[in-house]
Amino acid sequence: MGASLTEVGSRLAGLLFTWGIIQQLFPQILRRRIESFWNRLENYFYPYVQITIDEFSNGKNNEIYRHVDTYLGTKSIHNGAKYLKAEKPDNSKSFAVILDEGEEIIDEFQGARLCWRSNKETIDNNSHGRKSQPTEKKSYTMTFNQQDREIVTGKYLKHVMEEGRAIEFKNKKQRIYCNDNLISWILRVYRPWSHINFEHPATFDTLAMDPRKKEEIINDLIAFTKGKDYYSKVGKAWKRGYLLYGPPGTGKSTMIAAIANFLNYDIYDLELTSVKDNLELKKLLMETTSKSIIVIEDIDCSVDLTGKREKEKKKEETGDSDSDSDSDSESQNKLTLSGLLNFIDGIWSACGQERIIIFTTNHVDKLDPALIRRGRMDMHIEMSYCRYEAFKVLAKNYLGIETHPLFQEIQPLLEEVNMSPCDVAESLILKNTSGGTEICLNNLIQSLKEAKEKAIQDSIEAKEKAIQDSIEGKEKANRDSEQVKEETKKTKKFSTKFIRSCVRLK
Ligand SMILES: Nc1ncnc2c1ncn2[C@@H]1O[C@H](COP(=O)(O)OP(=O)(O)OP(=O)(O)O)[C@@H](O)[C@H]1O
Ligand SMILES: [Mg+2]
Repeated sequence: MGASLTEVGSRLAGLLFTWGIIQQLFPQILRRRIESFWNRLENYFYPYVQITIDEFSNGKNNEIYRHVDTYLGTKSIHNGAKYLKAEKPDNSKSFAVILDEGEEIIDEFQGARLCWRSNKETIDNNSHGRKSQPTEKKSYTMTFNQQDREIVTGKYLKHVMEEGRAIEFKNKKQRIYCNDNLISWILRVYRPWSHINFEHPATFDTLAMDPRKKEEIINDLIAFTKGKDYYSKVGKAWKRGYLLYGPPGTGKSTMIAAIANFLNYDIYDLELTSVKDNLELKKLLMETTSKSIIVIEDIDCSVDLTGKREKEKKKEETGDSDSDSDSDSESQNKLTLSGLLNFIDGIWSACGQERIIIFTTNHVDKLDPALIRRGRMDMHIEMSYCRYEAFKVLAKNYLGIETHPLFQEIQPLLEEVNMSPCDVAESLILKNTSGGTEICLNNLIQSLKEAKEKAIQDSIEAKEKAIQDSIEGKEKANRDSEQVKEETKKTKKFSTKFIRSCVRLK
């Protein structure tokens, strides 16, 4: 027995010795083998992978966490989760439902099954014996079978991000920004844009205009929002320009509100008169976000954008080149047409995607052709006076009617008289408070007849004035030619006298 123990002991010692030698000789290979064996064993009993998404990453809000939060909130409603929380994020139109801490839900994607869990950890902050407020550490853990690793990391996470982003975008409150320097001046910090919530009720349904034109615009907008791949295929920045022109009160500003509401985009109302120079314009552009509309209203009267070109033209005519350097340095410190052109479609304009630029004007003919050429302002939309089709929309909005016997009288009047939708709406809204539909329509007919009468009177007066001007012009021309004749006579007399006196002197 004693011998056998000694034998076993010596054998064990021998084995350990050999093991030591093997480890010395092949340490890495062995370790890998053991590790892989261990992994296989572990995978056999626990074949799952876990991904943790923290609320904060590197001290900043983790964007992925936010999107996961939104995505799971929507999923939880249909997935039978029992413990939920309702929240109202600052920038959201509606409340949001999110998973309560410790709650789990199952999601499925392309055959992969994923278990999500919401976690919260409270950390006591005891530094140097001083006790401060405990901090909360929130996170989500996602557990899935390791055979789905590729689907999850390659597609599922991207899908969650996109869905979350889309839900957030749908629920976000729209904002309208303006480049008012007052707040920056008061706070003594550079804040290029200040904003308030945008709550304009205008929609394409309430916008009175030719229905075919309206449909064309809506289709154009839809094509634009879906055009990400197309724009990248043709190598163009993903943006589109609209020029809205027409007389006052024809709905240009209302159209902007309707577009913003249709697309759920924010509006950046750019006041050019507050922009110091081209550099500031560039900075303002850089501070705008994607999915937004940059608006410049009444572009023809914002700033003198044609000044430089006119000066150059004059210089060419007079042949004066001395002031070249002066004007160049001046233009660098000013807002110029070229600065604005660069703003619209220079290299910088491609920063941020999916943006719409809208100009409005009452005088399209006053604008520099370069500013509104296709490519910069892709679609030119004329907002015209109120015709019958547009009137029907207003009647529906303001009076809630789609037809009425008085429409027959209104229709021909609207085709003859140039009345803006604003004026038509005004007469409908005013009378609506004091009387019924018929009174409103009769009053509109009255206004239209008066406007027609006035238009006839104005055109007679204009014709009379034109005739008067032409008579006066002719009279003046006659007078001028008489004067010329008189002066020629005088000159002739003088020269004959002069020649005679010269001859006498000789
Ligand atoms: N086409 C329209 N459809 C519906 N409402 C309209 C339309 N045009 C004008 N209105 C009404 O008239 C008011 C003035 O319209 P809006 O400010 O859009 O005109 P505008 O063309 O921008 O005028 P301006 O050239 O003076 O800026 C709006 O409050 C709106 O209610
Ligand atoms: Mg306007």
